[in-house]
Amino acid sequence: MTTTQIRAAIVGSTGYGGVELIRLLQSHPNVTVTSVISSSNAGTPIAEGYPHLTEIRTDLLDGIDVENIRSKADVVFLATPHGISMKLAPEFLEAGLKVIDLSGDFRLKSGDVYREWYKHEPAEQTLVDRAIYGLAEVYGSQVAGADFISNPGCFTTSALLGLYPAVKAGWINPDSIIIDAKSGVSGAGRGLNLSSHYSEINENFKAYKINKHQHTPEIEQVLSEAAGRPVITTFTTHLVPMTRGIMSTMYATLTDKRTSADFVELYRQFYEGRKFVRVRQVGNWPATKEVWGTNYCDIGFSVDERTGRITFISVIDNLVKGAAGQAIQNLNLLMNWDETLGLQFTPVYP
Ligand SMILES: NC(=O)C1=CN([C@@H]2O[C@H](COP(=O)(O)OP(=O)(O)OC[C@H]3O[C@@H](n4cnc5c(N)ncnc54)[C@H](OP(=O)(O)O)[C@@H]3O)[C@@H](O)[C@H]2O)C=CC1
Ligand SMILES: CC(=O)N[C@@H](CCC(=O)OP(=O)(O)O)C(=O)O
Repeated sequence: MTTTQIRAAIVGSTGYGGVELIRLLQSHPNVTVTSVISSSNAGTPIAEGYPHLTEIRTDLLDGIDVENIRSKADVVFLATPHGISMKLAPEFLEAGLKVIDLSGDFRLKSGDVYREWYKHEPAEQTLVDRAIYGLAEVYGSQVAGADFISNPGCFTTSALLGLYPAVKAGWINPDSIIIDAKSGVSGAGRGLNLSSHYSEINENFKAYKINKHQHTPEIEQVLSEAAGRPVITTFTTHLVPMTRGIMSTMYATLTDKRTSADFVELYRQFYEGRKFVRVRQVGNWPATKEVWGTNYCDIGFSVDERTGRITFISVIDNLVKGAAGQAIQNLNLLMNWDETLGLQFTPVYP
């Protein structure tokens, strides 16, 4: 393990993912944020849009000037929308910076699949091939030494950490999987839209993008790798009137007679030594508040002997394990540092 100090720049620092990167990196022992970047508010203090950062970041927002950023930073986080990251990543890579992208632009290995689900032209295939998919507890060994990481989607992280070991072990029928996921409103970013408008979401609970969510093919891509054959799933997302958190409730048919305790044992072995996945005892169900503000993913199980099915519950904080936290975990892995550096928080409770 090295203890090199590195300098980080954050593009999209005025969005929720970017501002969460700022919060988390502030207590990272090996990283200094040297540039916070905005495409629309360069030259103004970030605290103008986020008064809670007054006295924490007194510098002005930089514009997107690759030469300037190269002189200030070694790694750049792209907390930018789909379609934008694919334009920025090549320039930063060309300039010799390491790039960690939080968007969906480089997650899907097939350009045709990206076009179908994102309704957008895909990034250049050579770049997509170069990006390492950073689902840290599954593909972490590929991240070490890489220079370009594609951070997984938030729903995807919660669903895959909950399902991957069971599919890999052949303990559930991958064709039977149903994923029912719920997210807090910050998952939609800081921009305003009707569905996240207070009076539309307060005291309301609604499903959206049914059978059309862009994380569906990302989940299927990884489950297919785990199963060793193509897998398709049913995935439904819901918006919940809370700020942070994702809960994925997932159902599948068992391939053999097994107990909840067997699954606890399988998962504890699979995630051994990985501090951010906490496998619960039988009968102990995780809730979103129990991971709030942290990089944890908590997973619980219940086998139903009556139906021959299992229910999985997996919870994360969408802005931490689902975005900024996992991006920093990937930086730690990339640098061969302890993966928990700068990420050791106790959940805020209650
Ligand atoms: N919110 C979440 O829970 C998660 C988000 N993500 C992904 O992370 C990325 C950021 O999401 P989030 O922070 O929520 O989104 P926000 O909408 O809150 O922020 C996005 C930021 O991107 C910047 N931006 C917009 N257009 C451009 C452009 N043309 N060039 C450069 N920067 C631009 C904007 O800042 P400015 O105008 O100042 O440049 C804006 O603040 C997205 O790809 C999102 O899908 C992934 C997982 C979870
Ligand atoms: C609540 C909400 O709207 N969530 C967003 C998640 C967006 C996101 O983070 O998407 P990427 O990870 O693919 O970038 C959605 O469902 O589209």
